[in-house]
Amino acid sequence: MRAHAWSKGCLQGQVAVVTGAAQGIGRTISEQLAYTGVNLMLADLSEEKLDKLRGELTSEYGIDCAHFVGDLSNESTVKELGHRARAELGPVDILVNCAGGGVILPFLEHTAETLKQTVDRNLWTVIWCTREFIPDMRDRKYGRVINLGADSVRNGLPDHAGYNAAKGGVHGLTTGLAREFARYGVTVNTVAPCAVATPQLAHFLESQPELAQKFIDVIPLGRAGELDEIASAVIYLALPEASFITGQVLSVNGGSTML
Ligand SMILES: NC(=O)C1=CN([C@@H]2O[C@H](COP(=O)(O)OP(=O)(O)OC[C@H]3O[C@@H](n4cnc5c(N)ncnc54)[C@H](O)[C@@H]3O)[C@@H](O)[C@H]2O)C=CC1
Ligand SMILES: CC(C)c1ccc(C(=O)O)c(O)c1O
Repeated sequence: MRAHAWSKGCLQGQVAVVTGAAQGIGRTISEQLAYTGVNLMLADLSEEKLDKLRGELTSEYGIDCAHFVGDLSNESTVKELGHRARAELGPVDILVNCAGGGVILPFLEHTAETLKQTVDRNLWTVIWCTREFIPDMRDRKYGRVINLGADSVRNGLPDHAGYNAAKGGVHGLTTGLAREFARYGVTVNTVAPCAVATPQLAHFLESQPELAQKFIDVIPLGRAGELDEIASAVIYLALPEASFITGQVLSVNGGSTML
C-alpha cells in the first residue's frame, strides 16, 4: 500500500462500518481505514470474500475486524447489522455507504427488475444503513457519514440514466441529512467518482469497447481513477479534521465535471 498523507494509526480506537467492503472501492477503503487503526465492520453479500479480507486486515493492522453478510437493501437485515456492529465493536463513528454498482443500460432496455435492483443496490442500502447508524452519532454528538455517489449524475454519462436515478437520490439524501444533523457534529458527504479502474470497467472495455471509451473520453486526465485515489478522498472526509465539510458531493473524477 502506498504511503498516505495521514499517519498510521491516526484514527486508533474509532469504529467504522463499510458496506460493499468485499471488493473494489469498498475493499480499498477498508484497507485504508485499517491503516488508520479503525476497528471495522465489513458488510457485503459475499461470506468468502469478507472472511478472507477480515483475516488479512486483522493480521496486517492488528485492528478489531468483524464481518456481516446480508442484503443491505432490506431494513431488517440492516437492523441486525447495527446490532452486531454495536455488540462486537461498540458505537459506530464512521459509516461508509459503498455498496452499489449494478446495471448500466439504455433506459428503455432496463426491465422493472433491473431498475428495482439498481435502486435497491445504490439507494435503499444507503437509506437503511444511514437510518441505522446516524441516531447513535447524533446522541454521541460525533459522526462521519460518507456515501459513494457517481459523477455520472452530473454529466449524464451514456446508459447511466437508471443508475443516476438511484445515485441522484444518494446525492439528495446527502444535503438533507447534512443540514438535519450538523448541529450534532455529524457530517454527511458523498464522494462521486468517474470511471474507476475495476473489473467492471475492464469488462466494459472488453465487451463494449466503444461505450467504455465514452466513459474515459469525458475525463480530461485521460484515464480512469485508481482505487486508492477514490479511497483517499473517503478517508479524508472520515477524519476529525474534516469537521467543517458537510453536505458536499466531492467529485473525484479527473476533471470530467467541474464546478
Ligand atoms: N467502479 C466505478 O467506476 C464507479 C463506482 N461507483 C460506486 O462506487 C461503489 C463501489 O463501486 P465498485 O467497487 O466498482 O463496485 P463493485 O460492484 O465492485 O462492489 C460493490 C459491492 O457492493 C456490494 N453490494 C451491492 N448491493 C448490495 C446489497 N444489497 N447488500 C450488500 N452488499 C451489496 C456488492 O456485493 C459488491 O461487493 C458503488 O456504489 C458504485 O456505484 C461510482 C462511480 C464509478
Ligand atoms: C464502470 C462503471 C460502469 C461506471 C463508469 C463511470 C461512472 C461515472 O462516471 O459516474 C460510473 O458511476 C460507473 O459506475
